Amino acid sequence: MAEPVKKTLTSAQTGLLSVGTAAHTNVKPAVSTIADAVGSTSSQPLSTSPHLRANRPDIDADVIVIGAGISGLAAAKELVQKGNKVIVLEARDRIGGRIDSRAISPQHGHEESGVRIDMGASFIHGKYDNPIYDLAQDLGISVHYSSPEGEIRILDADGQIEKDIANRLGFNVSHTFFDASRSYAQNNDPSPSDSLASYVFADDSPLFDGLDQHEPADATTREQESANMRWKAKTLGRSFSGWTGADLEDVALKWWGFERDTMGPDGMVTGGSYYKVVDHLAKLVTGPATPKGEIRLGEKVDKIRWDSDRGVLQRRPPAFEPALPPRKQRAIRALGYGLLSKIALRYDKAWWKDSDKATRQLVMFLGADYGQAMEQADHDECVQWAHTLFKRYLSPDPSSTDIPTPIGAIASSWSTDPYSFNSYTYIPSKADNSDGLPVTPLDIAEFAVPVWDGALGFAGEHTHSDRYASVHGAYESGIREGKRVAIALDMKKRGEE
Ligand SMILES: Cc1cc2nc3c(=O)[nH]c(=O)nc-3n(C[C@H](O)[C@H](O)[C@H](O)COP(=O)(O)OP(=O)(O)OC[C@H]3O[C@@H](n4cnc5c(N)ncnc54)[C@H](O)[C@@H]3O)c2cc1C
Repeated sequence: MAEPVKKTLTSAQTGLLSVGTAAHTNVKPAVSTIADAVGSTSSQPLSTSPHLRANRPDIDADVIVIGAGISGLAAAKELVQKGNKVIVLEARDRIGGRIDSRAISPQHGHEESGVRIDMGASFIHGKYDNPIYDLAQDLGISVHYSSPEGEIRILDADGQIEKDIANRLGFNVSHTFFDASRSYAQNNDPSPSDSLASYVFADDSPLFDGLDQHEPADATTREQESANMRWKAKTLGRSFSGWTGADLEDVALKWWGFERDTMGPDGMVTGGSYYKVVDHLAKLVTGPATPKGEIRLGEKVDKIRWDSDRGVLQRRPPAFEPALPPRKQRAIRALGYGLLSKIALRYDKAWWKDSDKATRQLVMFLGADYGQAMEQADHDECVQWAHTLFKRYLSPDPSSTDIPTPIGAIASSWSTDPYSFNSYTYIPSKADNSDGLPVTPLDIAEFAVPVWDGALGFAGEHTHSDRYASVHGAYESGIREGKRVAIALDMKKRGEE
C-alpha cells in the first residue's frame, strides 16, 4: 500500500474569494493577467463607476467570486439576490467542485449508459438544521435512509459475519466514533498530539465491548476467538479513515466532536443527483430574476492582487499580493486535508446477494492511503481489482462462472485533481511544522476571517469550524460571506464605511 500523502490546503482550494468592499480612493486599477483582475477600487461612487475592475474589460462587477463550488454559488446567489453585479470565475469546465455527479464511462466495447454516480459528496449529513436537506426536499431529490437493521452487512474473508456478531461490531464502531470518543475528548481534555486512534484502538476501548459472546470450551480457543474478534473490530474501525479522509493516527482526539453540527440521521442522495442542488443555485445566480449574475467556466485565477493606498506594496511570488497575513498562512499550511476516493462499477444485471435488482452499479469508498493507492493505480487494473473484490465478497456463489464483467466504470482522482487536491478538512494531531504549535479549530475560524480591509473574503468547507468537511458547511459559509460582502457594499453606497 502506498504511503499516505498529506496535503495541506493551498489557495487553490479556497472555495470563494470575494472582492468588493475595499474603500480606498486614488487607487489605480490592477492591470496585467486575469489573475490580477480582482481588488481594485475606483475613486468614483459605485453608481457611476465600476467598483471593481480587471485587466480585461469583460470582467466588470461589484463582486468577483472565485470558484463555482457550492460555497461560491451560495455566496453569489446571496449577492445577486441583493442586487449586486457578480461574476463567478470557475477554473473547471463544470460547476459543483467537490459535488460531481458524473456519468459512468463505458468499459471496452460497451455502450454509454448515461447513469450518473456522485463521485464527490453523496450524503446529506443530518436531516435537521441542514439547509441542504431542505433544498433537497424542495427540489424533490430522493434521499435514502438505511434502517439500522437489515441493510448493513459486514463481511470478512470467509464471507458474511453472523448477524448477531455483525450487529455488535456495527454498533461498537458507530458508538465508539460518534459517541464514546467525543465524550471522552470532552471529559478528559486529551493532549493535542493524542490521536483519535489512541482512544479508538486502546485495549479498553468500547470498540471491543461485548465481543466474547460465545463461551468456548478451552482457554486457548477462547483466546484465539477473542483475538480474532478484536481484529475484526479494529479492521472495521479502520474503515473510518474514509470518514475523516485521514488515518486515525493523524486525526486529533482533542477536537473530535468539538463542532456543533446538524442533527438527525444521514441520508444518501440516490441516482447520482447531487448535481441538482448546484444546478439549482446556479440558476438562482444567472436566472432571469437575477440578470446581474454570471458564471464563467474555464477561468482559472492564478493571482489575486490588491492595491491599497498604503504605499508601495511588496510583491511576492505567491498567489496573493500582498502575501496573506501569517495567521492565515498558518491555517492554510497546518490544517489537514484528507482523501476519500470512490470507484464505481456498472453491470448489465444485478448479480450480487440480496440485490434490489433495480440498481446495477456498485460503489466502493476508500479512505486515506487506500484511496491514494487506488487513485495512483492504472484504471483498468483498479476496475479488475474492484470487480474481483465484489465477486469475492458479494457473490451468492464466489465459484460461479456466471458473474458478468463490468460494462461501465468510473474512479475518482481527487488526490491529483489540481482544483481540489484531496477531499476535505480535518484537524491533525500533528503540530504545525513551522511553529511547532498544535492545530485547533481556531485555525478553521481564522480561515473565515476576511483580509485586505474586508476586500477579500473566504468561504468553503474549510472555513466553517462547526461544519467543516461537508456540503452544508460549505453552503453556509457561502451564505455567510455573501451576506458580509452585501452589507459592506451597502454601507459603502450609503457612505457609512
Ligand atoms: C469523495 C468526496 C466525498 C464527499 N462526501 C461528502 C458527503 O457525502 N456529504 C457531505 O456533506 N460532504 C461530502 N464531501 C465534502 C463536500 O463535497 C465538500 O465539503 C464541499 O462540496 C466543498 O465545497 P466548497 O465550495 O467548499 O469547495 P469546492 O467544491 O472544492 O469548490 C471550489 C471551486 O473552486 C474552483 N477553483 C479552485 N481553484 C480555482 C482557481 N484558481 N480559479 C478558479 N476556480 C478555482 C474549483 O474548481 C471548485 O469548483 C465529500 C467530498 C469528496 C471529495
